[in-house]
Amino acid sequence: MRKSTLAHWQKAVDQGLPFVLYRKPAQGKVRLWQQQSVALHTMHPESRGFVMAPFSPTEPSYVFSPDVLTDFEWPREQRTGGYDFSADADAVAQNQHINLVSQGIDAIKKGVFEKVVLSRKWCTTHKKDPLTLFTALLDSYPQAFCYLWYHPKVGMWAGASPELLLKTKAGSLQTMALAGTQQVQGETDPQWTPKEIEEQAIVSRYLQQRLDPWLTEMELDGPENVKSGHLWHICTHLKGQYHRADFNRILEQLHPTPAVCGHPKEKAQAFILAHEGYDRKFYTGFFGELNMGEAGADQSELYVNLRCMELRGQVADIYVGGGITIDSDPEKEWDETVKKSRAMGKVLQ
Ligand SMILES: C=C(O[C@H]1C=CC=C(C(=O)O)[C@@H]1O)C(=O)O
Repeated sequence: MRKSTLAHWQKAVDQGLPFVLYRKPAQGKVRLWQQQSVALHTMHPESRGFVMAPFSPTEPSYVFSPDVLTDFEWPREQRTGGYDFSADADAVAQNQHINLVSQGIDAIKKGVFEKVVLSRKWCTTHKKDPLTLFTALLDSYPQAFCYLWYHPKVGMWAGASPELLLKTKAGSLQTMALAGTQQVQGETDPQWTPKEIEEQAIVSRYLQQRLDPWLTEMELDGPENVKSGHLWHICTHLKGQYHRADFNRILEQLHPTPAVCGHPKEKAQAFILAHEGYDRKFYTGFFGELNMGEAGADQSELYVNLRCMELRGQVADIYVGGGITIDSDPEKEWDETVKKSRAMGKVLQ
């Protein structure tokens, strides 16, 4: 069954037209979404389709129109073998990241912001074709939103995001505050440090504050431990009732959250754009279904673009980052990005 499905997907890839393949968290179904022209539609307030939005507020967000949607059953196969922690140990990249994190901590100490999320790009080569890579993501990350996205004028991206940005349906809204990272160690539960607890609490408080004017019946669930591949995170779920007319303003309030940018947002974002020294492109942007209910009715499901890579032929740019607070240790922050990059690198082997 997997063989005939893969043959179908391969035809879509070979057509060279825009497409996205994706599976929502904990589902057994993969959707193939094809656009029948190479038109590049930018997002506007009434857009309906599959959106791909960048981190930078000055870059365009693209929307695929839902020309052809096909759903496929994709039974899960357990992936064997552990994670290979042998690559991505570049001393130059390590020094650069440690310097960047140290600058971030200095800015926090000076009171410029409370938290900033700093990242880097690991450029590696591989021999996998995009579909084999996508199926490795599906099998390795059953609880994540796994995708393979392509537009001939923009490029190809793949990833497995653990983080919901915004889910709306019939007047109800859900989001999550996700932060803090530890590697899974056998069956033991993670023990969080005060730094990690505070790092996640900043995200949770921010979401509550930003959503408070727009939501009624706000409910919080958590914090709880959630697993994504071989990593643990801390997560608080938030939900409430909202007015459909406020959707775009709420999205503006949330993105980018302190889980991927910092707090206060504007100061952290300015620091990132000035100091990271590379273009995040779609990493820490968001993607997913926008206004997909009947006749464009209220039904959206958007995820933060984390644990992702840009595929440029046999080259993969893997994007990784971590939340910096006053208690951060630059060496440990480097190690965290290495753990994240190797988890992604594993699916390329
Ligand atoms: C920015 C990333 O993760 C965010 C989401 C979860 C945990 C994070 C952390 O522990 O720092 C980050 O806030 C990334 O994986 O590139």
